[in-house]
Formats: sequence, structure tokens, C-alpha cells
Amino acid sequence: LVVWCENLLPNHVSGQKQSSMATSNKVELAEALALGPAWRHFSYVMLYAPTPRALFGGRIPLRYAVLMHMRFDGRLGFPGGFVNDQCPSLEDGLNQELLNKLGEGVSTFSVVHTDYRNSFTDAKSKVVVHFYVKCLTLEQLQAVEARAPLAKDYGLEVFGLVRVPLYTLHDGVGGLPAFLENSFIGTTREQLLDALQDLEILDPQTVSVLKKRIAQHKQLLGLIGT
Ligand SMILES: O=c1[nH]cnc2c1ncn2[C@H]1C[C@H](O)[C@@H](COP(=O)(O)OP(=O)(O)O)O1
Repeated sequence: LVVWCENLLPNHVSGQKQSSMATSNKVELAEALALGPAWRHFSYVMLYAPTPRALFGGRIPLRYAVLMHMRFDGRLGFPGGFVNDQCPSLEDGLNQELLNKLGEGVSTFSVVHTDYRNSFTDAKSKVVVHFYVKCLTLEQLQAVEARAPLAKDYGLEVFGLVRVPLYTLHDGVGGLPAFLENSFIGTTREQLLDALQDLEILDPQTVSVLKKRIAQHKQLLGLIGT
């Protein structure tokens, strides 16, 4: 029997300090754009849509369909990619990448400047990542999912689209905690959780608990690796 767990995870880890892993190299957009020609810019977007559907006879509302994709390298990521110097804007570059990676289903919307959230730098690789969020209707999101297999990069850079489960099952692991144990590219996992919190899709306590779990999981993998 699977039951929706109201109080997501144990209380003893609630209220702890939020991890700063996703914010350590955050930069203002103007600062990022002034970095110079040695830096490469990448733009990614979290596409999401409200859904009325629910699991198990209505006991677990799905609430939102949040899209990610399985990349060619076996990691999960957000759609997007490298923005060529020739692109008039970060958003133009991102919309072009979305067309290549997700296909013609993206034709009903465009990511625009107001969807911008934040930018992160990686000084070692001289990479700047710009992150956007875009709320779609469920029909628009389903059109993206339906047409993705016809996209130029599908089967090459994109191996499939996935939806993020936003709930936790009664075992405390199934759902979002299990999903977060996958391998993610770059800072994607932290971007996902921070965005879900800022959009009030997840509450801060839940995000804090999930981040603590991620840190423990990473520690465990490190121990196994030694
Ligand atoms: O969603 C992401 N969030 C943060 N960083 C990301 C994300 N996806 C990729 N990356 C990082 C990892 C690498 O440093 C670059 C290159 O990524 P990729 O998407 O493979 O770029 P292209 O296919 O070459 O456009 O960005």
C-alpha cells in the first residue's frame, strides 16, 4: 500500500541551515555578460506546467509536470546548451537549442528575458550557465513531449524526456528523494531544488531536508568509491 506522506521526511533534520552549494559562484547577469571572450555561455530552462492528475485514486496529486532530459552521457539535465557568439541574445540561443533538442513542439512558446532566474560561473572551465524557468500549459508541455522524438538532437544528445516526481511516498524514499539520487550534470540538481522552492512548489523545509539527503548520498558514494 502506498500512501501520500504529508510530512515529507523526518523531523530531526528539519530547520537545518540551507546548503550553499548552488549559490557559491552565482553572478549578476551584467557581470556575467562582461566576462570577456574567453568565457563560453550556456543557457538552460526548466519547463513546467500545472497538472490536475493524481496517483492512486487521487491520493497523490502530481501538481506539476516538470521536464528534464536524459543526456547522451547518462546524466539528467535541463534542455538548452551552448549559446553561440553570433546569437543576438541568450534567449535567442536558448530557443534555438530548444528547437534542436526538443523539436517543433516548442513552437507555441519562447523563453524570454523575464523568464531569467540566475547565472553561475565555473572559473576553471570558463563556463557561465544562465538558468531560466518557463511555465507552460499542460497542452504545450505535452506537445513538447509528443514531438521530442522527431527533434534533430533526439537519439544523439537527448535520449529521452522525463518528468520530475514532486512527491515522497510513505517509505520516505520513493518519488523525489529517489529521483534526486540519479546523476545530474553540473549544478542541475541544486538548480532544480532552488527553483522549486522559489516557485513555492516545494517548501523550504522540504528542500532543506532533500539537500541534506543529497549530501549524505554523495558522502556514501564517496566512501564506496574509496
Ligand atoms: O542544466 C544544466 N545546469 C548547469 N550546468 C549544465 C547544465 N547542463 C549542462 N551543464 C554544463 C555542463 C558543461 O559544463 C556544459 C556543457 O553542457 P552541454 O549541455 O553538453 O552543452 P552543449 O551540448 O555543448 O551545448 O554545461
